[in-house]
Amino acid sequence: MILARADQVSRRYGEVLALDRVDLTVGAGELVGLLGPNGAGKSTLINLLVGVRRPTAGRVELFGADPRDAASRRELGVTPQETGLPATLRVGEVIDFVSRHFPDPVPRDELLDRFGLGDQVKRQTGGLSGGQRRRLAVALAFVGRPRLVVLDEPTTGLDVEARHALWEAIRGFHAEGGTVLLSSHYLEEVEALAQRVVVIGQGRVLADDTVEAIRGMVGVRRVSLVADDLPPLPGVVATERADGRTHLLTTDADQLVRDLVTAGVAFRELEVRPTSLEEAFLAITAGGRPAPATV
Ligand SMILES: Nc1ncnc2c1ncn2[C@@H]1O[C@H](COP(=O)(O)OP(=O)(O)OP(=O)(O)O)[C@@H](O)[C@H]1O
Repeated sequence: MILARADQVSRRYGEVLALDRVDLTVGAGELVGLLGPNGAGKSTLINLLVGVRRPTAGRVELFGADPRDAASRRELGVTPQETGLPATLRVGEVIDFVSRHFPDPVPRDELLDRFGLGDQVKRQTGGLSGGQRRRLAVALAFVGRPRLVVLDEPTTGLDVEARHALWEAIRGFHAEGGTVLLSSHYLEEVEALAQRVVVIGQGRVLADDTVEAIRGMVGVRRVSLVADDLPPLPGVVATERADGRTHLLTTDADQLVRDLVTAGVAFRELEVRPTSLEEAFLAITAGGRPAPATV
């Protein structure tokens, strides 16, 4: 069952084409990561799916209906990229306030516990740290026991411990059958949480597949070697030098090695490895062209 859908959706802000004919579906029970560099269009896509904005062209659906209809957002939990909390209300009061909008809210203590905010219940939100405020904002998306939770960069600004705690909460929700769409800059976050990754660049879906498949999709390999000097090499999508070694990312490692030999490069300690998701992501977004949907 499809809970959220974008069908050939475009969105313009004046001259800027923020989304260009984007297709996306989020099925019940999925945990989908939306990955892309700054300005790729992630927030715009999320805002369309949750009914905050209207597409310029194409169609969006939430639970099979128009997300701009309040009724279709009843089973949705959202944390936008930036949230304002009333500074003088206490944490417990904010949760109580939001809870009253739902027929069967998660009990306050359970929610506080899940998001590691148990000690903050009596504190005014204005006095919380940025990370605590962020955790509270994310926790509020879960209060009403939503079927679908949409989180726009939920862990930005959190330290490692807080980030991991939040991951646990998101995983817990997913393990109980919840559906999640989350955007992130952190590749390790998407790798740790998501089963499916949608890579967005320049307003287009560049890839939509499992984490494993995305890694392998562009077939990017890391060819690493020690060499004093390298000639220009075709097919290298990125070059990095570290600890006396040169790392070359390429979609055709065999050809690269042949080119190195043909050019007479005196290389040593050659290694060829599969890439991390991060490297695949760089290669996909640097290419700026849609990759095949499956490989
Ligand atoms: N309200 C707006 N008015 C004008 N342009 C906008 C507006 N919102 C977004 N844009 C532009 O649309 C493009 C996509 O922005 P969007 O915020 O969706 O990207 P993003 O992937 O969420 O980026 P980030 O990771 O930096 O949050 C950018 O070029 C941005 O400048």
